[in-house]
Amino acid sequence: MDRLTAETKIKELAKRIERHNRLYYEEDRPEITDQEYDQLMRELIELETQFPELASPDSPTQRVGGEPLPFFEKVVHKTPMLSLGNAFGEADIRDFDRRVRQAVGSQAVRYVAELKIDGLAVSLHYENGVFVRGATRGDGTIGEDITQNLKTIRSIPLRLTRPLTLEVRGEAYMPKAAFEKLNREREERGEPLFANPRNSAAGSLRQLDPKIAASRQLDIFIYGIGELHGETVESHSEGLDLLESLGFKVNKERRVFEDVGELLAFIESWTQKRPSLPYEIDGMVIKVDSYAQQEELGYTAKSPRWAIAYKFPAEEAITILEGIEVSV
Ligand SMILES: NC(=O)c1cc2c(=O)c3cc(F)ccc3oc2nc1N
Repeated sequence: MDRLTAETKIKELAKRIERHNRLYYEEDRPEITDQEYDQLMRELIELETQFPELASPDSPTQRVGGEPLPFFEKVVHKTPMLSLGNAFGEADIRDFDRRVRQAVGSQAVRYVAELKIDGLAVSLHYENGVFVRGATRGDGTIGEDITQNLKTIRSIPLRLTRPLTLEVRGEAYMPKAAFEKLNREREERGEPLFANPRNSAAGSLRQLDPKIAASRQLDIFIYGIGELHGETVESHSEGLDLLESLGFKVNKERRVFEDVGELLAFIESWTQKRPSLPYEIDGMVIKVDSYAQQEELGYTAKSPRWAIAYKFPAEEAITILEGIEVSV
């Protein structure tokens, strides 16, 4: 086959496969069988192998994972991925609010409250709109390059809607239903079970063979910007809206507050609604919205002073032991 025909065939195959991906993953109404789908994918992989210069970085073949890696390369985070300070109750939230207001003086303060997804923190780096590298948080400065595994997460765009160079952070996670299904399959195979969705997401993304990550329905919510070039935003909420417009999946349950009382009511409401979510959360994250105020507040050695994680109380588990009622 000549190069020009190959180029046309590759474009046509990629378009067909992307349509079948949408029908299968987003609309849950596949039009072809898995075998027919696999055949299309094999054809595209074959053509890209014959004409590697025609394989685009956002080709659907990038989603299925290549050969297992011998080890993970190290990645240095240009902007450290820090950890959040914790709050365990209303008093801690009010202390946080007091410290913020002391630091920013008489300026009005706006907070963004987000669900705290219980997964694995990752960093995603894009050059001119193309996903080029993904890494774990690691120790905050040095993480592991898990790009091949992250490419198998369908909600991670391989190409953004605009050719921006940026680095974003998010929480990769395994939905509750996928976790339960995975453990049922492992139980049938007599394999050890995962303790919780967080461990199964972390375990899946730390596999050297990307086909394992590809087989686990992992997902991600992007929650922040590390580096941004070619665009300026003044606040965290504006940043999240920009990320959504670029094609990232950002959690919709975020809200902006001026009043701490309303913020506390929002936190209380999610303490109640938490079991109804299709993914696990272990708390809420509260952030000062204005980037200028975040700058003023700065950082401690390991955490931002402009954000705090409210941790939900450990789930009440009432068990009856020989008629004695205990709560653990
Ligand atoms: N698990 C989460 O859903 C989540 C986690 C973080 C962080 O770990 C985090 C760490 C920082 F140093 C700064 C902001 C952050 O924002 C965050 N926002 C979130 N929504």
